[in-house]
Amino acid sequence: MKIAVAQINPTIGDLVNNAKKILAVANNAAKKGVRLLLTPELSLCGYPPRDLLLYPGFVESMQQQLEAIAQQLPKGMAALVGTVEANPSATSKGQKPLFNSMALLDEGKVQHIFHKRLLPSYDVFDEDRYFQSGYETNYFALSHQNAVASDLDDSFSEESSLKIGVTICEDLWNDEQFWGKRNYEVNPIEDLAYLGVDVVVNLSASPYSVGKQKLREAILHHAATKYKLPIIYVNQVGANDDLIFDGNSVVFNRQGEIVSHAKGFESDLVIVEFDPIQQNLSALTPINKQGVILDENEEIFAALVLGVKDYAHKCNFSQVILGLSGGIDSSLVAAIATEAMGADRVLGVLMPSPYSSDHSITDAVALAKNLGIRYEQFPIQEAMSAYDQILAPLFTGTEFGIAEENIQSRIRGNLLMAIANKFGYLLLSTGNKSEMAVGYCTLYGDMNGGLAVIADVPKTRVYSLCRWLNRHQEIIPNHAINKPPSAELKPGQLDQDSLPPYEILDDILDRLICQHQSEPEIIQSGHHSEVVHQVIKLVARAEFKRRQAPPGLKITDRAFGTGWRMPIASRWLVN
Ligand SMILES: Nc1ncnc2c1ncn2[C@@H]1O[C@H](COP(=O)(O)OP(=O)(O)OC[C@H]2O[C@@H]([n+]3cccc(C(=O)O)c3)[C@H](O)[C@@H]2O)[C@@H](O)[C@H]1O
Ligand SMILES: Nc1ncnc2c1ncn2[C@@H]1O[C@H](COP(=O)(O)OP(=O)(O)OP(=O)(O)O)[C@@H](O)[C@H]1O
Ligand SMILES: NC(=O)CC[C@H](N)C(=O)O
Repeated sequence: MKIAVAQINPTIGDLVNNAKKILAVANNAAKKGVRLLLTPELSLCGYPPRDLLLYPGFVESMQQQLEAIAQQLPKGMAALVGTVEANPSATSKGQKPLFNSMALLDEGKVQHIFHKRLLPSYDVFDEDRYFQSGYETNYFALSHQNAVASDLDDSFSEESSLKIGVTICEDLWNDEQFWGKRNYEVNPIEDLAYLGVDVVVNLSASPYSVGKQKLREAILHHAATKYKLPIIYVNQVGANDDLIFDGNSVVFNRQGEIVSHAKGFESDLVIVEFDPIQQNLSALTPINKQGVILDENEEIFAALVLGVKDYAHKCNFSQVILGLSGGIDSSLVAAIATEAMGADRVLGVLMPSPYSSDHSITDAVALAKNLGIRYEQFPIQEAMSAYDQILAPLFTGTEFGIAEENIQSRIRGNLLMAIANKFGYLLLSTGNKSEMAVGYCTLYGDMNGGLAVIADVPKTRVYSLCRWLNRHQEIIPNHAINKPPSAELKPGQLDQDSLPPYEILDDILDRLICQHQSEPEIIQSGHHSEVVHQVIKLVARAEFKRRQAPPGLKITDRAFGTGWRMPIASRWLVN
């Protein structure tokens, strides 16, 4: 029996077109004789649909689209399609209104609805807000003719049918042996193994972070070998706002070996076959090497490219704009944007001030030429003088300081938004994670933008990405990489005058933000106490800026985005 993994890229809430995507893949798979099509978690509405789920009309439309898919599936093909189902007990028992579900479609109808059992509500996930946990072990028997779900005792005895256990994403993430603790009361895979299914499918929407695929494959390998069960893991691909879904769907046989691997960061269709004699899965398509990305920089770059591409596409932008300072942050963002949009759809704007170095222009021009993107130059001195004159009645007699310095950044941010607004471009902001953490950025200045492309990329990683980009030829001008970083807001200014060296800063930030270490713990790891105290203070104080920042693409386990919920007016991290 042939089973297809439909690694699709849905747009959140675009039910009609998502349904069309599912049917298009189904028709493709039908040509290869596929009996069962597997789609990712919530494939009909895309993951995460967030508060769209609060609209009853949204849930009703999903029901209609689901039935339409069931009717239009190619003859002889069954499918598992991710959807939601209303919880009939919701009002009476104070339960959550919906189930996160998988619909089994066969013979023109919705045959059965399975409910996700383990609901993640940590980091970026918020499933307890909408969903009730499913109570039942999810499985069905699929014969060459039809699918029979639930109460399967009779069909399970039929030799010719394949017994398939259904799990939805988090359902797989609770093995006591693997984690060294129990994350939830139940273990859906264990329940399925106990029932004697032939194959387990895991239909996921698992967002990307560095190293996540290795973790997923370790979990899958553990489950396959522990229960001697083949597992088909289907992941969503595509970016939705801050979250990037990398695909990388993968199929394990019962020996825990990978038999098939879908592409990373692209839609894909993979077909496997279950052999009833061997009781095992094998691949019809060879293992796709594109799915096996080894280099972390290559992986992060691909993720960010997909993040920009899908954000622009799904928000209907065909062109992007950014300020080019000749520094590495804007250079890296320009390189990502060029790969995502195509060189002719990226506009770089150079806006030198009297404090700008000559190399800020020469490096920015060299970058634009290397990338083949269009660039414009608008010196900002006149605008600065105009600001000075207007503000003179209030500012005269005061000392020149940060407010005056920041005017340059605010003029640039305004000009960029004016151009973006005039031509319908998307403004990309260029702040990195280290700067966003300590507030080394100007609100309503360089923080302006629609998408913060590298907001989750620490500065040390910005360097390694630039060096990786230059591995074959110079794309980011080497001078930009080698010069000391500077905001160039006053003569001779260097980042390192205000901040510790980035290697030190990034280590402290990682301990504080990702590992939740306390001030004494960070000091104990070898950092200077004054530096640690200063950094923590800066991080706490900059919360107001981050709350107003554009959405940033997530690539680490803990990003300043939907998974970071810090109070602004607070006293705990520092007094
Ligand atoms: N809790 C709070 N809630 C709401 N608003 C709050 C606030 N705390 C301060 N504010 C307001 O925000 C202002 C301070 O923020 P803001 O105006 O952004 O400016 P500020 O943080 O004072 O200065 C920006 C810093 O970033 C550096 N910079 C700027 C641009 C680019 C780069 C770079 O290298 O990329 C670095 C620059 O050299 C300077 O050190 C306060 O004066 C106050 O008006
Ligand atoms: N002279 C300039 N011309 C155009 N844009 C600028 C200029 N200076 C700053 N910007 C914009 O503001 C952002 C923040 O710039 P700044 O140079 O202050 O900090 P940075 O973090 O060192 O960034 P970069 O490495 O890109 O220089 C830049 O990435 C760029 O988009
Ligand atoms: N959608 C989900 O259930 C995702 C949760 C899961 N632990 C993951 O990140 O892969």
